[in-house]
This record gives sequence, structure tokens and C-alpha cells, in this order.
Amino acid sequence: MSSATHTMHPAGFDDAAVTVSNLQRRYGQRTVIRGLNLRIARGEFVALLGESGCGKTTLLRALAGLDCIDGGRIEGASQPAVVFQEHRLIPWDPLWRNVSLGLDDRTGKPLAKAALEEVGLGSRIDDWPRNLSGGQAQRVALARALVREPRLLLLDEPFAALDALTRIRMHALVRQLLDRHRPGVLLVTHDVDEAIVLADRILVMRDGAIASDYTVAPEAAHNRDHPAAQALRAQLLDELGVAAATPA
Ligand SMILES: Nc1ncnc2c1ncn2[C@@H]1O[C@H](COP(=O)(O)OP(=O)(O)OP(=O)(O)O)[C@@H](O)[C@H]1O
Repeated sequence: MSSATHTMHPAGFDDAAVTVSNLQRRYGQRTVIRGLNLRIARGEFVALLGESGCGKTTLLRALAGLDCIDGGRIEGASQPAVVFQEHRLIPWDPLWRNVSLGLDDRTGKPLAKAALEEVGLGSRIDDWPRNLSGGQAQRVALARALVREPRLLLLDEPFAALDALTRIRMHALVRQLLDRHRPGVLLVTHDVDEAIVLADRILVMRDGAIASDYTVAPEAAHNRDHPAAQALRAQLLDELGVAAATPA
């Protein structure tokens, strides 16, 4: 059962996938990130919540090396992989070449085939992005992210555009893949339930820093109806300023 291996994570956390100290980011006069500290261990899945505009994407872009920073340090995050809300596949390359991007064809093709098999698309390696559903395209994006065994995987709302059923299937697949590959993961999401189902730890960002840090009990991750999951959901919604549905 894939969920059983998920519970092994806390004991298995070892070295850091990334360590962020006193990070600062300004846009003009406006300080978006002020003195943010964060450590994600290898094999650890961290979800980041926070109200719109609080700086989640700015943090993720800084970790990805897509944006500069104005102060502080980011250590250990060399060449992280990123999966965005939209798949960003190259339309004129077959799936295997999308996945093996940057590797030479001889070594890249077998690696891409294995990665596509892992996401259930092993029979489609010569197919084209235009022939994929939204969920399939995100599976290819995941294969592309994991093929290089990154130390840090950044997920920027990768399931937000998918329908509810596909999203649930993707959650199961992601848990399976990460139990095998064990990168450190930072998931930016607006979906509190997604954070509870997937993450070992949930951070809430406010005023440019991490305001809260919740550890997700394994029983909450495995069952969204478990009292521990309901209590955590209520706490998170309250902190995010959304009225919880079940007052005591
Ligand atoms: N390139 C930019 N130039 C100026 N301001 C920016 C730039 N990018 C982001 N900002 C500002 O920084 C703040 C944080 O933006 P960011 O996109 O990181 O928020 P977010 O938490 O990811 O929001 P959302 O949840 O809506 O995606 C916002 O006030 C935004 O207007």
C-alpha cells in the first residue's frame, strides 16, 4: 500500500534539500519577502499556503533560480525541478524528447521511457503533446521533473487546472513517485485539503515570512475524514481568514 511508505518519511528525513536564511525580496519600494527562513529535508513534502499576493510564487521563483533576491541565502537548491500549473511541454517535440530535454538522445531516450512508464504513459513515448489530456500532460511534466532525480522539486499549483477526479488520481500518483524518488518538495497551493493529503508539513506565509508551521499527522494525510484532518483543516482555514464549516 503506497500510503504506508508515506508514514516512513518523518523517520527518514536526513540532509537538507534546501535551506533558506533571512531571505529578502523587494519590488521597488515594496518588500514582498522579509527575513524568511525555511529548511526542507530530502524526502520531506512541504506545502505552502497563504492568501493571494502574500509572496508564495515569489519565494518559489527565488528557489528555482528564476528570480534574483535582495538579501539572505539559499543553500543546497542547485538545479531544482519545477512543475507549473500549465505543463509547458514543447509542442514540436515527442513526449520522450520533452522528458529527456537537455540529455543526449542515446542516454536520454531510455531514461525518458522509464520515467514515462512510471507515470503510466510508457506506451506514448513517441506521441505528441497535442494528443494529451490535461492530466496526461501534467504526468509528462512530472516525469520530466523527476528524470534527473532533483534534490528539490518545486510544484507551483500543478493540479489547480485539473478536474476533481483527475486531481485525486494525481495526488495518489505523486505520493507513489515521491516515496520512490524522495526529493524535498515545496508545493504552492490554495487547496487546504490538497496540502493535508500530500504534505508532511504545512507552512502558512504572511507578511513576507513563514507565520506558522504545522506537522501533518500521518492519519490525517491518509483519511480526510479523520478527526485530526478535520481539526487541522479548521485551524488552517481559520488562520487563512476563511470561516471553518464545522464550528464545535
Ligand atoms: N515582477 C513583479 N513586479 C512587481 N511586483 C511584483 C512582481 N511579481 C510579484 N509582485 C508583487 O509581489 C507580491 C507577491 O506576489 P506573488 O505572486 O509572489 O504572490 P502569491 O502569494 O503567489 O499570490 P497568488 O496566490 O495570487 O498566486 C504581490 O503584491 C505582487 O503584486
